[in-house]
Amino acid sequence: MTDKLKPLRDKIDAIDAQLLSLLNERAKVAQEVGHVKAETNAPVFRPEREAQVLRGVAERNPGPLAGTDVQTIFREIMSACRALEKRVTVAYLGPSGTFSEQAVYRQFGQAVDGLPCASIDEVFRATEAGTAEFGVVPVENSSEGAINRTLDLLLQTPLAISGEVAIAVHHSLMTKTGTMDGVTVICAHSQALAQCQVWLNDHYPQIERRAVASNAEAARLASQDASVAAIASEIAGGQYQLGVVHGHIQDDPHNRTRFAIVGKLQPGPSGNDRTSIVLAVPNKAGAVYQLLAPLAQHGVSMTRFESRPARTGTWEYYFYVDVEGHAQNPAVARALAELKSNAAFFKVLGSYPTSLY
Ligand SMILES: C=C(O[C@@H]1C=C(C(=O)O)C=C[C@H]1O)C(=O)O
Repeated sequence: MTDKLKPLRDKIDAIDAQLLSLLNERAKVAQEVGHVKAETNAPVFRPEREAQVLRGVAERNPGPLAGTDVQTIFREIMSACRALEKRVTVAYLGPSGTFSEQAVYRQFGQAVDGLPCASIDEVFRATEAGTAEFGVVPVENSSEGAINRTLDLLLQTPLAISGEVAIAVHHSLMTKTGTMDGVTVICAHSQALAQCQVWLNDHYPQIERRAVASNAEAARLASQDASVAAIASEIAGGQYQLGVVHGHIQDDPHNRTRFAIVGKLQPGPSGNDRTSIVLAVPNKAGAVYQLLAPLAQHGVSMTRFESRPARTGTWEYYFYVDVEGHAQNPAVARALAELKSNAAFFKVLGSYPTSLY
């Protein structure tokens, strides 16, 4: 056994030596890029370029490594190279251990400084004030729909959406002891309680459910009190040394949350982009139908349509619309110009590379 392993491990050692030297060669070039950017005050993080690199490696990947695994590796290589230029600070809905934090690392890699915030409002404020260069906020969940607070804040903010990332949301029921003995209350964020309600009705209909500020907060409470069970990610549970009673308890096995990256940056086209807009129409018959007609006329696909009641009383609803393509794409630009001319309110929230996941 040892005789057979030794030459193979020697081979791996030799390949690792080459990888190490190539990685550092790459890092030095990234440092040079950093110097060029510093001269012109250009932004360090370029999501459109990173999206192109990640799509490129998956397309060219000969295997046997899976394309998504190759992307994860390159995401970290770019994150480390970027950090040599400058470390990026990213605000997110904390505390540590939330799905929002996972979204930060999925988008930026590990070489970032995360800034946990107490609320979605605070994520926007920290990013608007420049305390963080970017903020990561949840936009919609595949089971529960839109995150209304985020939609309302997107309407007002001067920030632009510069990226999106989708995270698989798997919930676990966890306690300090790893059993349900003596548990009198199940704590979680209201969204998580809603996403697990059928399962909870089946398994623990008698136990009180309590909504708390975040799933990570629920995990923290459970770590201090054996009568509290938490619904959270296993990552959050691990941070508080909780034992898993049941895993994957979300009602929809494909439960996902989509997050938006907000910041002052407006990325250029990456070749596979999405544009998010908000608009409102005067309250009259056929207005919504007419509003969207320019998209079809210019061959622009709509990928999302969401409405929110306008609370100003002036218009009935705000419509949040996502379309395929960058706002600099001529067909998209023409469609947007027409939408704008028909709308009582119109705002481009941003154009950004489509999520890889
Ligand atoms: C090196 C650059 O800066 C950053 C790092 C990148 C990388 O390591 O490939 C890509 C884009 C930027 O976020 C660049 O802009 O090319």
